Amino acid sequence: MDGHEGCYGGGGKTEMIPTEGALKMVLGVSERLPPVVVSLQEALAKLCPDPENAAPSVSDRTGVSTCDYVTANQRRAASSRSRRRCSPSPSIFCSESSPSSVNLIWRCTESRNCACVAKNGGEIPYNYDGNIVCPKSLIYECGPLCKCPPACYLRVTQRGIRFKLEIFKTESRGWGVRSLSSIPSGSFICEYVGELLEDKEAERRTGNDEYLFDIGNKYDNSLAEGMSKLITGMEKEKEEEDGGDGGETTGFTVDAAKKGNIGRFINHSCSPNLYAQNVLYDHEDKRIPHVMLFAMDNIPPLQELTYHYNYMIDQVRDVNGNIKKKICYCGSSECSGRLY
Ligand SMILES: C[S@@+](CC[C@H](N)C(=O)[O-])C[C@H]1O[C@@H](n2cnc3c(N)ncnc32)[C@H](O)[C@@H]1O
Repeated sequence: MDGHEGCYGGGGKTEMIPTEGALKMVLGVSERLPPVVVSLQEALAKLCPDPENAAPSVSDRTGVSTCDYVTANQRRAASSRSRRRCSPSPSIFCSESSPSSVNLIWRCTESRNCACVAKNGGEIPYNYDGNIVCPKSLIYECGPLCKCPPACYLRVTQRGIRFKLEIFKTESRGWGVRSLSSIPSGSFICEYVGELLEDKEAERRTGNDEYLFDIGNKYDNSLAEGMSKLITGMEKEKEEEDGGDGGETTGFTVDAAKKGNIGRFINHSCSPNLYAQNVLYDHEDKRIPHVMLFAMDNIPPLQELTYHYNYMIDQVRDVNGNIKKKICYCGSSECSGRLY
């Protein structure tokens, strides 16, 4: 079943959601919602502080989604097989203009010996603006037990969404997401949030797998082809983190079909402007990192936000075990033709 057909009654010509701006999710506000589950419709209504952006009619909102709006992963249990995977960015490199780690440690915390900085190899991967300058297979941010203040340079993704994002109807890919303002390269966009599933549970959802995001697994080697040494280094680093066991460590899957945030509306592109970065801050379990989406480039206002789903071609199967194929409509000149 086609995902967006099933959820939203199919696409058509490009259209704005009725009442332009009505579904703007004021990021930051959304992330400050209490960690309770509300319907996406309710959340959208609550998230419009500007009366001019009042929520659209119920029928309009019903057309957007039937999922519950959550701001953090809803944990179920453990482990899963690959679907989408986190992929390192080919275009963000450690910036020469990034401040020195010594400065950052001094600015980061009251202590010059921040353990979180050490876990990142002695460097803070963000610049003073909170933009990522050095992608890694896994970034450690300061956590609840750290003494540093909320403004610490090593607390970025946990502060929540900063940009005003908008859900809009695309021509051929169902709903998509774009920003109303320009986004600087390296900016944090949002987390991919949903139900945290164990392997068997994720497998049982084969017929409803449009919103599955596999986490904590090794990167797809095909994506690394042609990438810089940085990426090769990252894979090696990841392998070491996995214990050098050939990637047999248990993984998890986030399913945003029934519960999710705005991240569930972000489409795939073969020439993406976002990438998925693993981040840990509130626990130490490397198998279940937060999947945080960051900008790979400077993104102008209203350009659709996309990341590479990194599906493995001919590896996605239906309930009968038959290989599923999905055509990609990203429109990029580098499009591979298929999502999976
Ligand atoms: C996580 S959802 C993204 C949001 C989705 N467009 C919606 O309306 O809810 C993933 C689904 O969106 C559609 N999709 C995303 N990117 C696509 C692309 N480049 N080409 C075709 N379909 C795409 C596929 O149906 C895919 O399974």
